[in-house]
Amino acid sequence: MPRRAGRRQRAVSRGGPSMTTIDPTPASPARAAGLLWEAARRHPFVLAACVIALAAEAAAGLLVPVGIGLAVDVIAGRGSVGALAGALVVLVTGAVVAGVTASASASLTVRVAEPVVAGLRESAFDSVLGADAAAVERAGSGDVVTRLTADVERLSEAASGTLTAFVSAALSIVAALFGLAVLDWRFALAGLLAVPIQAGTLRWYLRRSGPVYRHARVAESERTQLTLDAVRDSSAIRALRLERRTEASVGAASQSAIGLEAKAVRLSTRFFGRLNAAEFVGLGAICVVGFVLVGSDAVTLGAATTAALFFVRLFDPVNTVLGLFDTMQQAGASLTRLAGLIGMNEATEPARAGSHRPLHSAPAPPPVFAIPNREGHQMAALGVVIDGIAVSYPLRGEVLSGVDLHIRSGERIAVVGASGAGKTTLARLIAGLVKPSSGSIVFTDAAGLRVSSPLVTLLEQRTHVFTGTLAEDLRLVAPWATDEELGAAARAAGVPLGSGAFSEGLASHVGSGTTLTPADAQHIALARLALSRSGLVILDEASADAGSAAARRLEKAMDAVLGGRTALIVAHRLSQAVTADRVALMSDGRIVACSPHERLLVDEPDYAALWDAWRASPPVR
Ligand SMILES: Nc1ncnc2c1ncn2[C@@H]1O[C@H](COP(=O)(O)OP(=O)(O)OP(=O)(O)O)[C@@H](O)[C@H]1O
Repeated sequence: MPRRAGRRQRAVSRGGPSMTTIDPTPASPARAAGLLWEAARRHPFVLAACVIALAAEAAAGLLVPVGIGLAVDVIAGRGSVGALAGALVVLVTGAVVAGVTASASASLTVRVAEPVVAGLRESAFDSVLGADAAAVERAGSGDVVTRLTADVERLSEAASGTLTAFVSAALSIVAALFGLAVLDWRFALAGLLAVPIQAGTLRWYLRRSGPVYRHARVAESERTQLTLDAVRDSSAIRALRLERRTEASVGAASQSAIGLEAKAVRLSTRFFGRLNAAEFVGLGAICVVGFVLVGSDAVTLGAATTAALFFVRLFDPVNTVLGLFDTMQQAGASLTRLAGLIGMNEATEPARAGSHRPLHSAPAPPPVFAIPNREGHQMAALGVVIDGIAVSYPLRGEVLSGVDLHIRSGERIAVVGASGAGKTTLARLIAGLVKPSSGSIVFTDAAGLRVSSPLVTLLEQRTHVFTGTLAEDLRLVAPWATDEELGAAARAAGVPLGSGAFSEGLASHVGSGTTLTPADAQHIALARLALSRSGLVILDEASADAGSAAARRLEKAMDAVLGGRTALIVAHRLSQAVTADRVALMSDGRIVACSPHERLLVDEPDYAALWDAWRASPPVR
């Protein structure tokens, strides 16, 4: 029976408006196979040991039919007990060696397959983390989650089971064909009668199954996306009484996924049924040839028995190889989807090359939180040299143009300007989240030397708090930190340990399901900043959510944790501009002036007007 097998200049200059091309469509089969091979060949020794064990298993497997054939001849010819014992020794030796090598090859395959699949999942995950957030949203978080979970699982199952079964089957086919031909060429010819039926069946199946599996994966992704959306927006759904409609759309997506899965099962059942038919045709032909050859004394009864058993051994792996196409189709669909995710950032590379003026290397965006270690705990304030930067958004066009800004190491710059002037874009550009269409950014150390891997931290208005205890959240940035060090950082950042949402101190639960205020979340983000050795901090309205007293607490905490680091502060609250070393005034995507507050008040009427308006506004300061 057929078996179902189981930075930057090296500074930075980043590529430009090509971000629109990010689209994690599945990669081509060739690209996906290349990725798989690249990952697998990192384990050459285990891979070679695995192939050797499989070859030994195939060769040993032949001894069993040979032993049975010998036994048949001994019995038919009324031979001696000693001859029968010899035949049984051959049989038992074959069975034992085949069993031992099969178990060795299975465990070696897992040792190759699991790290390979884990490596692919990590590359895909890195790619998602490194991608522009808007691009991930466009791709659909449900789709991304399905690729990182269900597709990886499918791949993992197929890689551990399929690899062993496939190579084992291929080697067994070679061994059994060789054995048949050695017995008598007519046996080999009779066995080949099954081949046209198998080839036709495979062609029929491959044409139909690929699209069905691909559509099934897409339907699964849609169901995941709708479910995630429904959970995330549950309060809005309840408030608008959309429960029925939401249930109906999740149900419809689920039905569509179930229908496609059922179609896939029907297809594979028919596939295996046709393979069984081919098996009966081939085995029947071997029996007829055996009958004729034994009758004409061309071969012994034992040899005909061995030939029939060789054929079963031949047919079984052939069915396995063909049957594996079923698993391989599914795994292949999953692999191309995962490879598409891995390639989602690479998709921007061709557009980056040559499309702008002197863009140097293309660095990965810096981590939002710098993770220090004990040795590197000393943070070094960074300088930034921005020259002739322009930034465009898809469908919007250029929003920054000709921006020059030189920030000295340890300097504090406040960025001010009317709404839409480009302040956030500038902040996100320096943080590596937005790519320039031209110009360059160079990061330097205190001595003015280029820094290739700058540690930059961006704190935005919407601060993410990871679910868990406060200590766990802070240790994401500083895994080395003792409870005392975490406590000191939290207190410096104004986290009210022992009261309110933090009544349990570092053991307080934070993140989803808790009642943290936006200001609480911002204090936690500042504590993470205190623990990081980031040399450049970008604050984009980090205190804008807070009321007046809370805003003052945040500003005090911010001063405490910034220390001697370089800081760029997008300041809607002009009190932040007064304490900055210099104020960059932006208008229509350009920096029109950059001087200390007092000087700007005198030189720039627009800034003086902003300042007067802010001072005259009601005191939510
Ligand atoms: N993702 C985007 N896609 C298209 N246009 C965008 C995007 N983000 C910002 N813009 C546009 O770019 C321009 C600059 O926006 P930006 O947010 O940088 O300005 P800002 O000075 O920070 O404004 P605000 O003070 O209102 O936050 C605006 O016209 C804005 O509409």
